Amino acid sequence: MKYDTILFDLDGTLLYTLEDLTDSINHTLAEYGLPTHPIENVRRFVGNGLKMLVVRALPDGENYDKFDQFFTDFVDYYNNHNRIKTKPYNGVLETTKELSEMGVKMAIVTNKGQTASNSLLDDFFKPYINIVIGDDGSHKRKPNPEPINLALEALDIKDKSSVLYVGDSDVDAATAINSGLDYILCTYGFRDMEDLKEFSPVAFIDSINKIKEYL
Ligand SMILES: O=C(O)COP(=O)(O)O
Repeated sequence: MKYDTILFDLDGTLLYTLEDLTDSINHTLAEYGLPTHPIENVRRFVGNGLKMLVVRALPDGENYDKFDQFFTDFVDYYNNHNRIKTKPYNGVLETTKELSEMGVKMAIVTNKGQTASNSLLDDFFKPYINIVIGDDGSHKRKPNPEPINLALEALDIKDKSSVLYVGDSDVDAATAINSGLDYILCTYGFRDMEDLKEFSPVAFIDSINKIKEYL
């Protein structure tokens, strides 16, 4: 096996989270009397963490005078409503189980907040994946390599040439490139092929179970 370790992105790669994210941001916007967004807009707001989602969703972005309270309210609401419509993409549960049985080491590296990431890990991925590095405010977010390095430390991996990163977005491709990792891009996630075509991953895959062909 060329790759015996896989780092996965979460939103748009393992989990379809878009509807709960859309409902949560729209709920908070409505509470503040601000215009809501169609799901297709929110799809493009996701990728650089929850704070950036809020910046992109607010009419005045980070200049909104109630930004901090809005952000806190949105995160609180999302932490309590992140598993209503969220579900794994087809084949994800079978594939992570199979990879674990093959001895592949795995972790999730996401720009989602750590609290929501922990509960989604518990609900969907344990015992096959046990490590999630989310955004807890203590390190930089993807595309910075910091969260990748934390995941590799947690897995006790020193040789990056045996590590494959799997994501769905331009942020993920940049993360892998910045971290010196080979990567695969999933085309069923939150971006269009148009956004991804400038990148040269090991492969573009339209179903997660195809990862096994590239190990
Ligand atoms: O919360 C986000 O913006 C994206 O999360 P992801 O890193 O799992 O795609």
